[in-house]
Amino acid sequence: MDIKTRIQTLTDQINHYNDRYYLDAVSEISDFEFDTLLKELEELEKAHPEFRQPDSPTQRVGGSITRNFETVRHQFPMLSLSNTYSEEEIRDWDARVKKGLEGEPYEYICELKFDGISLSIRYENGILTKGITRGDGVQGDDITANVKTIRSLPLNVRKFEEVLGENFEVRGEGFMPTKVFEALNKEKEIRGEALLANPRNAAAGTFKLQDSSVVASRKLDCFVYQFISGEERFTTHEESFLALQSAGFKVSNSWKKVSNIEGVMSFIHEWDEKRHTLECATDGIVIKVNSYAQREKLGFTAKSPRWAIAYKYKAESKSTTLLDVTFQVGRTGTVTPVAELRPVNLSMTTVKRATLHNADEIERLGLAIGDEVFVEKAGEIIPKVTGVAVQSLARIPIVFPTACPSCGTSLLRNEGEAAWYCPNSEGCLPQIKGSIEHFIQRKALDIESLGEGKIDILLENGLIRDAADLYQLKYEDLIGLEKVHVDEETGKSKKISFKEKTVKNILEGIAKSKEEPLAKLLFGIGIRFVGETTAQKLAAHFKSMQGLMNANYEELLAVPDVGEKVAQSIRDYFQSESKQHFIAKLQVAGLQMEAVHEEVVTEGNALEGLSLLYTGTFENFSREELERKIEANGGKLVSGVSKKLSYLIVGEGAGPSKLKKAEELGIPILNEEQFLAKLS
Ligand SMILES: NC(=O)c1ccc[n+]([C@@H]2O[C@H](COP(=O)([O-])OP(=O)(O)OC[C@H]3O[C@@H](n4cnc5c(N)ncnc54)[C@H](O)[C@@H]3O)[C@@H](O)[C@H]2O)c1
Ligand SMILES: [Zn+2]
Repeated sequence: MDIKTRIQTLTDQINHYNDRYYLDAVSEISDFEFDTLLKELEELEKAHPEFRQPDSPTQRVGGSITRNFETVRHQFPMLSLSNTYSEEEIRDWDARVKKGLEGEPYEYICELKFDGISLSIRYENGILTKGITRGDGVQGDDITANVKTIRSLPLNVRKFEEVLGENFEVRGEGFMPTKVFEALNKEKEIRGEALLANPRNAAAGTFKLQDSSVVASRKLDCFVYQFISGEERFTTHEESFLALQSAGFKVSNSWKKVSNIEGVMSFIHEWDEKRHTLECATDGIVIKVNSYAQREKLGFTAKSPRWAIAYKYKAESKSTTLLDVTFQVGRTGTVTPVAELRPVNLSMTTVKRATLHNADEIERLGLAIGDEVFVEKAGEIIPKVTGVAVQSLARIPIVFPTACPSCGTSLLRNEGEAAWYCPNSEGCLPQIKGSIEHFIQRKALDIESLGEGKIDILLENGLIRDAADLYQLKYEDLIGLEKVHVDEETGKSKKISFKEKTVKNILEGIAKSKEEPLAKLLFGIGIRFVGETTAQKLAAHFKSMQGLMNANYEELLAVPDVGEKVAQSIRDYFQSESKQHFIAKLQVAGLQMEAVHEEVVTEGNALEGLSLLYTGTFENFSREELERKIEANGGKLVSGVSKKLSYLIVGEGAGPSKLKKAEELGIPILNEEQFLAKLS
């Protein structure tokens, strides 16, 4: 590949990962892999500035504003930090600081690098008035209501006016405490929902929720690491920290002043292990020049200050013995291999199991039982096997089962998919259990009173075979049932018994769930590939269970978001006799088979027959509003640029690859104004 193409490819790739990370709070690759790509791009651009793309991620802060909130301009730009994983490069940076300061003596403040999202918090007349995300560095989302749920942030600091002044801004890292994160994931596991990858992504997602009462329940917190004001209040970072601390701001007391690079190095080593005992996830340390006057001298690059740098710790990796591989059956029948490991201490926790994902992954890693393998914590939380350290002399090949480990049915694999699955969805216990847990989760029929192992009791006592049976349960069936539940991770046991109050709650929860709207029911019945959003679109489009059941393949494809794979899966589901029977039972039980109110109100037919795609952000609409607008006017949203696309709607910060492809195919482009004109 020539250099110009490589630069283009890297630019597109990194912009894509940035979008996923900042807009959807998802990390598709590890931070280390991401930082390696970014570094490669930086170096290529340095050697060949003429090939630098206009949307290069090396030139701007990675995030963006969402338009789900009011946009606020920052008083002072919010930048990123340059980073490195190498101590050598920290020394190089120190040499640059020294040179930049032309022989003046200098000091550093070392701090931990907390892993959450950056917040700008404004005080006016000593009162907390605004909380804003970093956004694109120039403007961010106004999430004041959510920021105010942070208990450790003082709402009123008028008393400290003499020290801090009336109007100022503090910056800090908003985070989800590790304990809260773990509890949240435990809850998700019980409900059979997808787990959150790490506390950072969980915090990023939570800060952007619209309902601040939910945000409050997540107990977010914030470490403050910067004071900014239009006036000159302090001459060093240290002074500002002491003032912030005495005014009641939560400054982590892990910070330390050091007088040279050796002090920095010992700070790095000191915290390598110790940081895992903290309440907040960390991914490195930040080193900052202490004197404000010297900071000014050193200045900034396009996206970060020259007077600070982050040293990032590589994920800790250890070797241990692969004792065995067991196979678990999930809700949809997928069989997942799990590595059973000799217990090993990683980032302050004991790891004994790690998912191996699928048969291909085992092959890719070249594993066999008895081998010494490397284990690492992805995002510092979820353990993963990354390779073989030493092959055992007596290694036993891992044999992927050909029959379901739970029910014995022969396993199948769909073409083009990595996973093997058990097709016996009606008779295979983990699948039955998984699909009932899926059905009762909050995003589906929301029967909270059935959580925490209660489904097990109902199954073991032969009271239910599927979720529809829940609606036949009576008081007499339940009262007096009990079971000792052992937590697999901790080994702790807990007795669950169905006393009068429990039974009442369960029956009430089940009765109430009958009122849940069609969209949640469609999600809850567990059609493969139909997630929450697709279920909503299906409900809005077909308006009834019957309508959806009658829809043929082409009609399904006409629904926004529904591609060939999803359409086929819906057809398969409703063609199964047992599923038809299941739906009939739900109908008899009185669940919502019709959409109560139309989710998309038709506004006109100006876009009838057109397929549209948008890219970028818009003045007048959030992403959701734009999608609704398109549907309400008869248009169809598609997911990629192809010859069939009628128009590409282009907003600010549009993706260059989509634009380029549209140009190549001669697809007409609409800007926001032209799109609005089309509607009227
Ligand atoms: N895995 C992925 O797909 C993916 C995608 C995009 C970005 N990322 C990761 O995010 C990084 C870029 O994010 P970024 O621009 O926010 O940079 P960053 O998170 O590496 O560093 C800057 C941020 O550090 C935070 N911070 C924490 N403690 C601090 C302290 N004591 N003092 C000052 N700041 C502190 C601040 O919020 C600041 O904005 C990348 O280097 C990469 O590691 C990963
Ligand atoms: Zn099975």
